[in-house]
Amino acid sequence: MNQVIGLTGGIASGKSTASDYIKQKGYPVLDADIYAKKSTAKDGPAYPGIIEHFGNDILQEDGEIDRRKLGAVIFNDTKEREVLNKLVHPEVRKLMDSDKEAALSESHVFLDIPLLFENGLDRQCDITLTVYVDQETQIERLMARNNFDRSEALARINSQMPLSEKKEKSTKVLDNSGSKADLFEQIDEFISSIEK
Ligand SMILES: CC(C)(COP(=O)(O)OP(=O)(O)OC[C@H]1O[C@@H](n2cnc3c(N)ncnc32)[C@H](O)[C@@H]1O)[C@@H](O)C(=O)NCCC(=O)NCCS
Ligand SMILES: Nc1ncnc2c1ncn2[C@@H]1O[C@H](COP(=O)(O)OP(=O)(O)OP(=O)(O)O)[C@@H](O)[C@H]1O
Repeated sequence: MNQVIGLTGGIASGKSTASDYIKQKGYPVLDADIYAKKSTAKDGPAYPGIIEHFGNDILQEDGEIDRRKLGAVIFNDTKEREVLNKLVHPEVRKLMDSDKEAALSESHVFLDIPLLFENGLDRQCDITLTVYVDQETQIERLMARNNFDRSEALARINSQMPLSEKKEKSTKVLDNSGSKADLFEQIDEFISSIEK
């Protein structure tokens, strides 16, 4: 039997920390953020449409997209975010679907998708797993990791479905408000439950 497990959470809630650990345990993990980076790179399929809409101002000197500049536009403007999503998400889906087919010979495949519930992709998963963190810890970790001020962190958090709602919708929740060791312990328990 193979099972598709959708791993999600809020920005900086700890999805990559969880998925790195799951990878170390030997499971295949497909990461939507990586496919999004491939799609938006200079030689990627979404790149021409992005430049056409957002203009050359969002480019670095080497022609690659300046992610901080594009982020500043789309996380502060819902309409602009929707434009970017329409350009990037179909490309992410294509890349992910083809790798998913290849990985389906494995007993379990994890899909790390930040916008799993927002985009209704939970319907393609047998189990959904949300990495939850309380909002104050989320803000602090996001500010520290990205060198953001509080308002930049809040703009990004508010561009996603509230984490409390993702928690409600999810089959299983990993609480990452404590230490990384705590998180890894919960993952070990989850893995034992799916291996039964
Ligand atoms: C706007 C961009 C250039 C900012 O790049 P940056 O390096 O700062 O962030 P990164 O790509 O590492 O994403 C960090 C996190 O931001 C959140 N996020 C990214 N894009 C979005 C979005 N469109 N809506 C809501 N949250 C988002 C996710 O939680 C993601 O894990 C980049 O995030 C992007 O191209 N986004 C559009 C594609 C997308 O939706 N990716 C998310 C999963 S498919
Ligand atoms: N339990 C923890 N204790 C302390 N710091 C943590 C913990 N879990 C994660 N972090 C740190 O918080 C930050 C966010 O974690 P991570 O990058 O795993 O989140 P993410 O959900 O993948 O983020 P994004 O949505 O931006 O891709 C990182 O700097 C990470 O090292």
